[in-house]
Amino acid sequence: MADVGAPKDVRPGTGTAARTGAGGGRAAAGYTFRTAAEWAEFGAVLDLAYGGHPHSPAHSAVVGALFEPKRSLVACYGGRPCATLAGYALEMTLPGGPAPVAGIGYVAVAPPHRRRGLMRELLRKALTALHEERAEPVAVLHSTEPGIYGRFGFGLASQAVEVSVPPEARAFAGEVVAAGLTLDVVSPDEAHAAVADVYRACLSQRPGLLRRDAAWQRRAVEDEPAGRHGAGRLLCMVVSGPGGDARAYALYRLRPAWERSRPRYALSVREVFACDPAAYAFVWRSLLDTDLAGAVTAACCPVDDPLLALLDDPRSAAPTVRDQLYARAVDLDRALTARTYSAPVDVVLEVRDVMCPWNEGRWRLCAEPGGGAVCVRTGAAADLALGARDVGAVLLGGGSLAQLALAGRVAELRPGALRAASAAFRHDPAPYCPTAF
Ligand SMILES: CC(=O)SCCNC(=O)CCNC(=O)[C@H](O)C(C)(C)COP(=O)(O)OP(=O)(O)OC[C@H]1O[C@@H](n2cnc3c(N)ncnc32)[C@H](O)[C@@H]1OP(=O)(O)O
Repeated sequence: MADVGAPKDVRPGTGTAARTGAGGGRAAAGYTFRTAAEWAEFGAVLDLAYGGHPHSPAHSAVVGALFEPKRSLVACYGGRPCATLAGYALEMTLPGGPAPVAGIGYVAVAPPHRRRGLMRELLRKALTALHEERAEPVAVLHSTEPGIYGRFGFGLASQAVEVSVPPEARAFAGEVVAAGLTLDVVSPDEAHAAVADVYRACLSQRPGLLRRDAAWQRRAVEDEPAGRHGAGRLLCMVVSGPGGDARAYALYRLRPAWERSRPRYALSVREVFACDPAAYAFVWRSLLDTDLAGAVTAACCPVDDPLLALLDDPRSAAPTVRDQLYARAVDLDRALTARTYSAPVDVVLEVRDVMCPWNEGRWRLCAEPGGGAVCVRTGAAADLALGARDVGAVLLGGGSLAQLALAGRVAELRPGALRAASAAFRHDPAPYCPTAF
């Protein structure tokens, strides 16, 4: 796409003349906003925004099939798209069960139009529409850079851990009991039913997991040649039970490498799901025992991945934690009642929310473990004071109010309130969202 040029009322390069983003202002003059027409108009902006890497027709077909134009926005300058935001109607497991959530992706602004408040305005419009339509109570996104979305009230809701198991540290602490389990290695296409069955069986096990229909599963097993980086095609290990039913799968690929004439292929694991501990241990044992493999690396595991408890020497796997999913309450009361709580809670929250001012003020949250929650506006004195970003961080049960308080972001106004609320919001197992959107 040709550069559509920066607006005349903005000094390119400074981003200050009309940067109305700070403090919640509006985007610079000259821009219009509308819902998207088709995926193709996103492609042109994304190509520019990501430095000239146009999507291949195959990748466009996969992500285009997921595209929801009526929920997606473009900003135009001179009638041509220069910024994008894709919206998705998703269903995510929250503590207690599945709930609708609004996915946000492909936020991109063509370089000449950056730092003029376009991203802020797109997000404001998307969140306001969700609020006015009483659509999904929670919005979620994956971010290219961790520093972008906190200012908009998105908190770090789940983390992922990268592990890289070297050949000398493959031993498990105990025996793997694999009675009756069998292993197959096939293409993801051949494993379609097995992957779908196992993932579906695991869906309720962890907050953060997204329901995948056929189009989302195609995204999960996508094998873009451009994404292989010298490795082979995506393979799928499938573990089946005695009755032939799929019990676990692992998506992975191998990149050839040799050291001093010895094979040290890099084995990269995309995701592993298993219906039970035996199948989980068996599929990981099989990955680690793959012939030719050197280090076996999984870049995106749950922070409490059982692999770390299986390995006899987890230190050698050098687990490295990073940010994963960001979440925010669209409507505070609807978001806090869309989940259950791990301990009794009766707390008054004083919430700051510049981006979604309808959430500001004091809210009383009451819940019993596992039961329904009630959240209503109140005039009562606040027990805890926190920002929208901090609410987002604890929505899925991953973030800790106690930790946020130690960081000075959550204030305890009634002694004892913090400990009780922190225990109630936490969830075991930890949230995890490996699905890209
Ligand atoms: C959910 C997703 O899709 S994540 C993908 C995000 N997109 C990308 O990384 C693609 C490349 N980058 C871009 O396209 C753009 O630079 C964007 C989308 C990140 C930002 O768009 P812009 O229109 O320039 O942002 P905007 O002018 O609204 O900035 C709003 C605020 O965010 C800040 N900001 C913008 N980009 C970044 C960044 N990369 N890191 C940290 N802060 C940022 C601005 O400084 C501004 O701060 P303020 O609150 O102090 O005013």
